[in-house]
Order: sequence, then structure tokens, then C-alpha cells
Amino acid sequence: MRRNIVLIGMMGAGKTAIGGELARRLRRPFSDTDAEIERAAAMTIPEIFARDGEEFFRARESEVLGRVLASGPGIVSTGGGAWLRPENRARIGEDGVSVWLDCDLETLWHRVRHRPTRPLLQTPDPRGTLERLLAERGPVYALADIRVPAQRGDSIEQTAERVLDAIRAHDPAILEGR
Ligand SMILES: Nc1ncnc2c1ncn2[C@@H]1O[C@H](COP(=O)(O)OP(=O)(O)OP(=O)(O)O)[C@@H](O)[C@H]1O
Ligand SMILES: O=C(O)C1=C[C@@H](O)[C@@H](O)[C@H](O)C1
Ligand SMILES: [Mg+2]
Repeated sequence: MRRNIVLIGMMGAGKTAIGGELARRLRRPFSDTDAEIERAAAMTIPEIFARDGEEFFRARESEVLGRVLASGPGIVSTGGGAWLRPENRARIGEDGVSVWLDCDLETLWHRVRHRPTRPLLQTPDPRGTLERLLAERGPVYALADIRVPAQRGDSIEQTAERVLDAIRAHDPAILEGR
């Protein structure tokens, strides 16, 4: 059984930060699809979007996701848009448990506003764009196996603990090794 733990949710929800913490605690390998794409392309995500466009990025994302899931069981942090593609959701469902880090708009905005690393927010009204993306994507993220609230008041450690509690309640076998 390959039960990867796959973090999904909006940009700034903490998928990368919480994923690293979970991997340390569980002593399992950690993969971040955004980082893997950047490494394989030897380009940053803004550079990939600017040169090759979003569709190209999404195709690389699906490839990388399939590869890291197959090499599990590990902790996989996805990019904010990965879960939106039905083929990615199906692939995650085959090989892992999906955990939605559900974070409110204010917290997301607080975390992403000074970071120029998210090409989708390079708009005249980035906060409005973030709000629209959250409204559009929320119902799709809600299809995840598990939802964990990830709010500003909580530390990375507290949220990681919540994720582990939620996984234990969902299916304790996921935490019981390989
Ligand atoms: N309680 C917390 N949980 C998660 N992240 C936190 C928390 N407190 C502060 N942070 C900070 O907020 C940021 C969260 O961003 P992170 O890159 O982990 O989000 P992400 O979901 O991976 O976004 P993206 O989809 O753009 O990759 C990090 O800089 C992290 O250190
Ligand atoms: O929410 C999104 O669509 C994205 C989030 C980031 O993780 C990156 O994958 C990229 O900036 C796109
Ligand atoms: Mg990330």
C-alpha cells in the first residue's frame, strides 16, 4: 500500500511549510511539486510561466506529481492549482490521502502579499484576485479526503499536529509505516 500524505490548498496556506514539518516528524521523504518542477526545468516558476505559459506549467505539474506519488510513501506538498485538474485528483486518490489546508483570505493575503513568486497574483488587484481564486477553488478543495483549518493564530507545529490528528481519525494505518 502506498499511502502518500498529499497537502492541497491555496497559495500561502502552508503546504510547503507544513509538509516539511510532517516529513521531519514522520521521518518520511518530502517532495514539493513546485520545487521539483523548478529543479527539473532549472527555472523559477515565474520564469516558466513567462516563457512557456500556464498550460505548459500545468503539464509539468501533472508529470511531477505522478512521479513523486509513485516513489512514495512520502509527504507531498502540491502547488495551489494542482488539485484543480481532475486527472491529478484521480492520481492522488490512487496513491494517497488528500489533506486540504483550509485557510482564510486575510491569512493568505498576509502571507503572500510581499512575495513576487506567484505569477497568478501579478495582476492590478492581487488581493481581489486571491479572493476570487479562493471563492472559485474552495468547493473543489472541499473534495479532499480531509480538511484541516490552518489559521494565522496557529504555529506551523500546531497545524502539523492537527493534520496528524485528522489523519489518525480518518485512517490510522496511514501513519503506521510502510
Ligand atoms: N501557522 C503557519 N502555517 C503555515 N505557514 C505559516 C504559518 N505561520 C507562518 N507561516 C509562513 O507562511 C508561509 C506559508 O507559505 P507556504 O509557502 O508554506 O505556502 P504554500 O501553501 O506552499 O503556497 P504555494 O501554493 O504558493 O506553494 C511560509 O512563509 C510560512 O513560514
Ligand atoms: O495556486 C496556484 O495556481 C499556484 C500556486 C503555486 O504553488 C504555484 O504552483 C504556481 O504559482 C501556481
Ligand atoms: Mg508551496
